[in-house]
Amino acid sequence: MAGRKFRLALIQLAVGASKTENLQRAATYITQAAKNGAKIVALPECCNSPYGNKFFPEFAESIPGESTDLFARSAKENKVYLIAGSIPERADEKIYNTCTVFDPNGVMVAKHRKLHLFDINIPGQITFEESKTLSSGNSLTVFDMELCKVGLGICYDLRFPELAQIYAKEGCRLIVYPGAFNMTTGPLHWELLQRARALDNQVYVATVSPARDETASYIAWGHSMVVDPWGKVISECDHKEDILYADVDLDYLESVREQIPVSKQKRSDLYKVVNCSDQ
Ligand SMILES: NC(=O)CC(=O)C(=O)O
Repeated sequence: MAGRKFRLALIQLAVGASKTENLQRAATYITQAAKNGAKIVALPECCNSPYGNKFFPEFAESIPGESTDLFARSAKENKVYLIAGSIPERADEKIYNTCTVFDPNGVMVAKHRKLHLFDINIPGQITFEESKTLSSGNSLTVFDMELCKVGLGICYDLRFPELAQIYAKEGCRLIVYPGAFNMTTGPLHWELLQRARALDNQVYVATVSPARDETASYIAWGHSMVVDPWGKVISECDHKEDILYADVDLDYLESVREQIPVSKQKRSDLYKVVNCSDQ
């Protein structure tokens, strides 16, 4: 692909009860995405394990471990950047919801632990407390591909606009959120939040969900998508297993920023979003 463009592939994986099978399916799809020209491939939140408090301790593993070894091999064999969704990670006698990233040499270049735990209570619809089994991460995560800096969040992290603002301020042109919204919040919030993050920050935003499994204890919304810096959905799938492609065009992003130069017009004399680690 010519110029400042590259192809992104999102794998909306059908995740089941067998870790081995989940990993093998992921590897097959990564190869397919690379054959179709993807330079960066992303997997969903909980790509090796069903999503749920009863599964996290059972499927948790250390990093490096079985899953990340396969991700590293897959990235290297297919010469892609791989945003490896997330897996339950066991470390320091805790469990984290962790996304690892591998470069085309199979080297791990980033590790993001979900910052905001999904603890919600919508009476009669959904109650979920990730904090029953998971601990939260404590740092923001950015990595550099040749053409573009990329910021990472996991699922509920999408609801916190400051994170995306800081990533944009640090030069990210693409923010990727492996995520698994549900049948209560998904229909209204999933697309709306992504479009808001993309438009506010004039960046590309991609979200990658597992495919919907109606028999699961937590039913994912699906609808993985890519939104451009104008706030437009440029690629979307429904709820079934699928690979989704989108071309990220950095010249287009710059043209949007020139037309509506909000980042230069911010009133930082009146308000400011700061990354606490910089203070
Ligand atoms: N599962 C999540 O982390 C988030 C979610 O489903 C929501 O915010 O809604």
